[in-house]
Amino acid sequence: MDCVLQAVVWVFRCRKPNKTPQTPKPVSATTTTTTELSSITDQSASFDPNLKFSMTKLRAATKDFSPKFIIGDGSFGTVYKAQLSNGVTVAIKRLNPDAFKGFREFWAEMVTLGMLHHPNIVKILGYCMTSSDRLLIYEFFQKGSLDHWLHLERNFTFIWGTRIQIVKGVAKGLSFLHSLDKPIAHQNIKSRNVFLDSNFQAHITDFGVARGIDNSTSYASTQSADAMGYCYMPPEYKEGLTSATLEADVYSFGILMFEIATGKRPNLPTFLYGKEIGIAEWARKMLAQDEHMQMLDGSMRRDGLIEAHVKEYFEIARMCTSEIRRERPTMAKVFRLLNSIPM
Ligand SMILES: Nc1ncnc2c1ncn2[C@@H]1O[C@H](COP(=O)(O)OP(=O)(O)OP(=O)(O)O)[C@@H](O)[C@H]1O
Repeated sequence: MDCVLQAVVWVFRCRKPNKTPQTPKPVSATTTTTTELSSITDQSASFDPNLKFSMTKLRAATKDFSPKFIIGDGSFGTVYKAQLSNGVTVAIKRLNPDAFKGFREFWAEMVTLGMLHHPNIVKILGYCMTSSDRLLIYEFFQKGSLDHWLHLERNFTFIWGTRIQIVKGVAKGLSFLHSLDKPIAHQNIKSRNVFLDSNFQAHITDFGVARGIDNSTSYASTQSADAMGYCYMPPEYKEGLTSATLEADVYSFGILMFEIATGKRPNLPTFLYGKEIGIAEWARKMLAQDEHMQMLDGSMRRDGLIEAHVKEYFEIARMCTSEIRRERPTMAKVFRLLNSIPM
């Protein structure tokens, strides 16, 4: 059976309601060619037994993909908000049909996310494919991305407790991915890939470059470091490592922890004594001088904040961003350590 057919059979198996998957088995999206993917036409499936999708229904819900319904743009497609006829609101990612990367990521996202069920991982509800269109349908998050709330929302700042809640949610989701029988490296942890629900609970999204990790070697043979934001990328990738590893996710998570507590954008330069440095180096230097309280987001309220908790938080982030890959803690350990910090 060729790999495309295998994948389709597998995806349809996964559609059985209430079936809890044992181990995700993402098919090799990297070896599936554009031509193979283009040859799959007119299919749709729902991963939720209560929802049915078809291209006709989704076209109707978005008034034929009218720009009025666009809520965002990503590197491989446009995202629409739509209300289905049963009242459920969904986000529809419509892939750019010209982009090879789009086809590959469509496949990877569908097979990986379609079988993961965890409260801190975005739910994919289904997909639709025709000869000219590829659509992925997700649960809709009213609050959108963490990046938006940290950096773009004027007159808003998270309190410490909410920051801790978000960090714990991401840690729990990542720890789940890493502890599967065949662990999954997300490969693109960043604030844009964390969505927030109405209670500010975190949900990890964007599995387009996620990879299954071979337990015997502890890495996958391919990765897409180019998709990972440079500032979230561990030093070993910058030095040329080309394997996907769980430790790379831990590093990106550590950068995300710094971003959440400091409110600094990791992609913008940080200055220390007039010198421009990256956020990880800045944090290491500040922590070495015991300046953890000065690192906190200046716009955050300080009442009730306990210094020991702040110190512990930054210590965990520092361990995650160790330059030495093997010295980084596992996500399971990170989650345990974070649990000693109250929200
Ligand atoms: N499920 C969703 N609920 C609410 N908003 C969403 C949802 N999915 C996407 N969006 C919106 O669409 C935007 C684009 O999402 P998308 O995942 O395509 O790209 P991205 O992750 O922001 O960028 P890139 O793909 O380049 O990493 C998001 O920033 C968000 O504002």
